[in-house]
Amino acid sequence: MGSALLRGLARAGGYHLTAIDLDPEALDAIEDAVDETSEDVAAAREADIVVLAVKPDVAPAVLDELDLRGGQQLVTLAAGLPRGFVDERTDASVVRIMPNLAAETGNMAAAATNAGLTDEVREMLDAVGEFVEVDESLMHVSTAVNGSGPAFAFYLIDAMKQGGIDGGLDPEQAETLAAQTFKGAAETVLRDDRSVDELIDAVCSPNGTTIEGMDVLWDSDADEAVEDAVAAAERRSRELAEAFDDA
Ligand SMILES: NC(=O)C1=CN([C@@H]2O[C@H](COP(=O)(O)OP(=O)(O)OC[C@H]3O[C@@H](n4cnc5c(N)ncnc54)[C@H](O)[C@@H]3O)[C@@H](O)[C@H]2O)C=CC1
Ligand SMILES: O=C(O)[C@@H]1CCC=N1
Repeated sequence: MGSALLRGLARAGGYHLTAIDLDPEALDAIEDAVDETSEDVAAAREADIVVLAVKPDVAPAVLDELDLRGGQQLVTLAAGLPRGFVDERTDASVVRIMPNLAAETGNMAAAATNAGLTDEVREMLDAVGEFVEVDESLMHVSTAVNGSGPAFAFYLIDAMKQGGIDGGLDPEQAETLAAQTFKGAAETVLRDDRSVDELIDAVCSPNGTTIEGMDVLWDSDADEAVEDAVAAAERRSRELAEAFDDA
């Protein structure tokens, strides 16, 4: 996730970017996009904004090493890691976010906690996509919807692609048509004032093709399966958070 954010910010421009990782291979892989790389966590003391992008179980050890100053901003994005846990272990001001991998292309959907959110961090999130400001209690569901969500969307795109292959398209054509269709539909939902039901209606010509397909979907449990996937991911985020309860 850290490299996706760095690549997105490099693309946006205007940031001096330092990648810090213990793994030299991870640093080699991001070297082309950043101004500096370092294996030394202490390099974070030079930055205005520090993004803690390690796995939740590694975060406590990294926080012990970081030793940031007041005046620095620490952005934590680990699933389940409570803002308060981080706040108690640093002098920096802390905001918790849930980003996603589309930061890399400037299309990230993110949620950020109201608590600790500054204009500098708002500007950084704006540079790589869209974000919403929420109470921290909503970070579990955000983790499911927009953090894990890209995987769910990839799955749905693949199902659409498979439908195209079944009808005779070659796999590459089917992937282009399916993925571009999801991209265009998402863009429409974001930019058009009409509701999703109205947009579905606009595609369904009377006695046409779309209504035949929509009838199949409306009669299926496809919507429930997606809601269940979101609920399962949300549940797991709560479980991850429990590990920090007594810490
Ligand atoms: N992968 C995703 O789509 C998303 C991930 N996240 C969050 O991002 C965090 C990282 O996840 P991924 O990027 O998937 O994992 P990853 O394993 O790809 O990246 C973690 C990086 O941390 C480095 N690392 C481990 N210990 C370190 C230490 N002590 N000091 C410095 N670097 C260290 C590793 O070498 C690795 O490069 C997790 O907390 C996850 O919940 C949040 C939203 C989306
Ligand atoms: O699967 C995970 O735990 C991370 C958090 C959200 C997306 N990836």
